Amino acid sequence: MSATPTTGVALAARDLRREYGVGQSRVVALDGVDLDLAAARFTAVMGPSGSGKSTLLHCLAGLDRPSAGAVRIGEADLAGLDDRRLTRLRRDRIGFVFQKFNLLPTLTAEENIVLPLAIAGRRPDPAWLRQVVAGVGLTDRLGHRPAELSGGQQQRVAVARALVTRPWVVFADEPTGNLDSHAGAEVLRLLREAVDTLGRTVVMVTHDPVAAAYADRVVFLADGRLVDEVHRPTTGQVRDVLGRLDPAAAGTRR
Ligand SMILES: Nc1ncnc2c1ncn2[C@@H]1O[C@H](COP(=O)(O)OP(=O)(O)OP(=O)(O)O)[C@@H](O)[C@H]1O
Repeated sequence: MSATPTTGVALAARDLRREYGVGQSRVVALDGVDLDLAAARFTAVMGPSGSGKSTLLHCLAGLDRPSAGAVRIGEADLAGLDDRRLTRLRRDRIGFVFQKFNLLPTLTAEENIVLPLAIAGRRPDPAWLRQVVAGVGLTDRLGHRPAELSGGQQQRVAVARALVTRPWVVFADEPTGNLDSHAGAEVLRLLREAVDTLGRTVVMVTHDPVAAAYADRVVFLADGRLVDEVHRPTTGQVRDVLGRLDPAAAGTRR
């Protein structure tokens, strides 16, 4: 496997299509998405409900196979990988942070963090592990199980778990959706640091304009297509674009 891409394009999607069902129940979730994500940058994906955000994230991360089109992560063309190689790429090169944390309840925080390495049969590099654990502020919580941690702490465990393999890309699906604003801000700061300090590439789906403003770039989906983007976004700019795309929902957003 080649070195971590820290410059240039970390991830590229070309004419990505994903359809579900057939006949009258056919749904076009992605309708020809072209996207280049620069390495060591933080990108947020936004758009109205049902616009294809989760589908896009899953296809980019190799969790779902697109109906057509190509995804390249680093030098790997996902369509060219059989299931075994795709699983290995996900395990070794991709980090995930989910809305519901997805920690194993019987494992301690430390065991959860090193789980991707344990599954791969690799030992943690102690210095890197210390850096990641200290970075997420969990040094004194490593022996706790998820039920003994707050939601914010659990998500910080999940962020550390996503970073421990030194992944090419970290995918985050609504990582602050289950957190109060204070804990959410802490998790967003950690994702920002993963980019600025550790040189990772982060892609995050979010509904929250405040969360999106932590990113370097926000791309907007509507009806399965990329329809707009904002670089160095402010919360106000993000709200404006969302308001244009989804006027009905705009009034209900924070
Ligand atoms: N497994 C599936 N089977 C059939 N249709 C699906 C499936 N998954 C998603 N869809 C449809 O594809 C479209 C895009 O869904 P997706 O979940 O990607 O949107 P989203 O932007 O993430 O939505 P939300 O913001 O509500 O989570 C929607 O119309 C959805 O109903």
